Amino acid sequence: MDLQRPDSYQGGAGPGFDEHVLHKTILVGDSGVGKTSLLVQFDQGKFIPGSFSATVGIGFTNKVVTVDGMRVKLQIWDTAGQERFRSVTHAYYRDAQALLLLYDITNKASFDNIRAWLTEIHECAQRDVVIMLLGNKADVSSERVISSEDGETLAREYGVPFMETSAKTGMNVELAFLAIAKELKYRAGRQADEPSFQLRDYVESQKKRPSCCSFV
Ligand SMILES: Nc1nc2c(ncn2[C@@H]2O[C@H](COP(=O)(O)OP(=O)(O)OP(=O)(O)O)[C@@H](O)[C@H]2O)c(=O)[nH]1
Repeated sequence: MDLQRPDSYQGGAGPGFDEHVLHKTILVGDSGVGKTSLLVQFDQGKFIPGSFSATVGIGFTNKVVTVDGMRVKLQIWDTAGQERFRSVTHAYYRDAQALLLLYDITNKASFDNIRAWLTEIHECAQRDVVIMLLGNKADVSSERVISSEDGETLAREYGVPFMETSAKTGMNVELAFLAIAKELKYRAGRQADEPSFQLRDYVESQKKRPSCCSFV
């Protein structure tokens, strides 16, 4: 996917969209883990199989979601995972309110690199940025090399919520974005009668687990 024009509008809310109240969310992780596919699944409800076309640069999609009866506007930035674009994508971390950090459960290197990604995030992003770890391609159980438990353990170590997703089947894709939207809405202005919101507890209570093969 070619996303060279950061100022491009790629669908979502339509005319009259108020960009001043957008919550910026960024997708990050190694090349090929499924960032673009995850966003396409969330935005358009589809998965485009076939040859892999690496993202060039960075681009965004606006999306309005309804959380607890309120509209929350997400501006979701899809970054290129390839090393050569890192200096470009780093510049976008600073304004992000949330980061979805992906690895591929069939690719050990992408999981091992999560620590380096978290170091970069902590160096470049806001201190209170919301981070969620996602183990994508959970549908490819025959090629799994990273167990759910490994993902859980790493997420616990860094104190971030975790779930496995599939951009192909849609498993947990909407939940990942809705949970982020719920947290950002909660932070933006808690109503007096609103109970406190714990993102990790919410994710744990809502997420679907792959029906088999959580061990490798
Ligand atoms: N089976 C399966 N394949 C997936 C999934 N997500 C992505 N893919 C495939 O993995 C390949 C890479 O997906 P992309 O979404 O382009 O990966 P990316 O992280 O955006 O890659 P960069 O743009 O280079 O950073 C493509 O061939 C996708 O079809 C998934 O959940 N399940």
